[in-house]
Amino acid sequence: MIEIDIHKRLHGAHGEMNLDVTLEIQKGEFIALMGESGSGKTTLLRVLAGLENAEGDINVEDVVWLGDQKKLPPQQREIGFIFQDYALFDHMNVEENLLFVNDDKALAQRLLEMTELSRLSHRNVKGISGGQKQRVSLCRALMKQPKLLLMDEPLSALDPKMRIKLQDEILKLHKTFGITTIMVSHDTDASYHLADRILVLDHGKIIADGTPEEILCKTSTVTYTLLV
Ligand SMILES: Nc1ncnc2c1ncn2[C@@H]1O[C@H](COP(=O)(O)OP(=O)(O)OP(=O)(O)O)[C@@H](O)[C@H]1O
Repeated sequence: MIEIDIHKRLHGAHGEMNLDVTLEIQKGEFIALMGESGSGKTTLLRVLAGLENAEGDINVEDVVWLGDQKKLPPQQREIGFIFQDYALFDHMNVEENLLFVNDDKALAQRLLEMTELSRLSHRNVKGISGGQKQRVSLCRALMKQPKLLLMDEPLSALDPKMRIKLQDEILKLHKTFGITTIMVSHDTDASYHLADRILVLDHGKIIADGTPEEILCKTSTVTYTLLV
């Protein structure tokens, strides 16, 4: 289980606000973090990753990541982080990007097979599409077998076809490895299909927490809208 109780003063475009998040996450849960622009979603992920300071406590499976007098550095947190802009090493090929994390060749091959990237494993990442780059980022994040996978709008730079493909890959990998996941997303349809639980952040506070059925309303056969 992951226990979070964090507090941070934010300087927003519309003045000061406090990020106050108290939350328990069960092992293996897939959470979609939604909310308006500037509500604090990215900051929350960055605090969890140790990239931003905050007051409070973070305990991950009984390991203290943040607490009284203690702040575990990002590299010691068992975390995978996927950004909107891929953040791959451009001078390396696909496989090298994975093996940079650790040298488990069998795991790299398995992940590349699962995401249908095997035939690109020796291709330089500069020469592959955005959707393929994001699949490489996903594989690279899983090379660490992290306790927590954080994704900051992983689908938003992709065209609709690629978005659906990546969504399927994310779901497949989540089901296989069962890694506790938090995905920031503005995409209600992707959140509906991927998440077990949706959290809505507003001005730094969680204003809704429930299943996709409780938080999203189906407005057509394929489109969902936030109820809050
Ligand atoms: N380190 C920081 N210290 C203080 N304030 C910050 C810090 N980082 C971000 N902020 C402010 O906190 C607010 C929330 O930013 P954040 O990027 O977390 O929002 P968001 O919900 O992810 O928005 P978006 O959906 O547009 O990406 C912003 O107004 C930002 O200026």
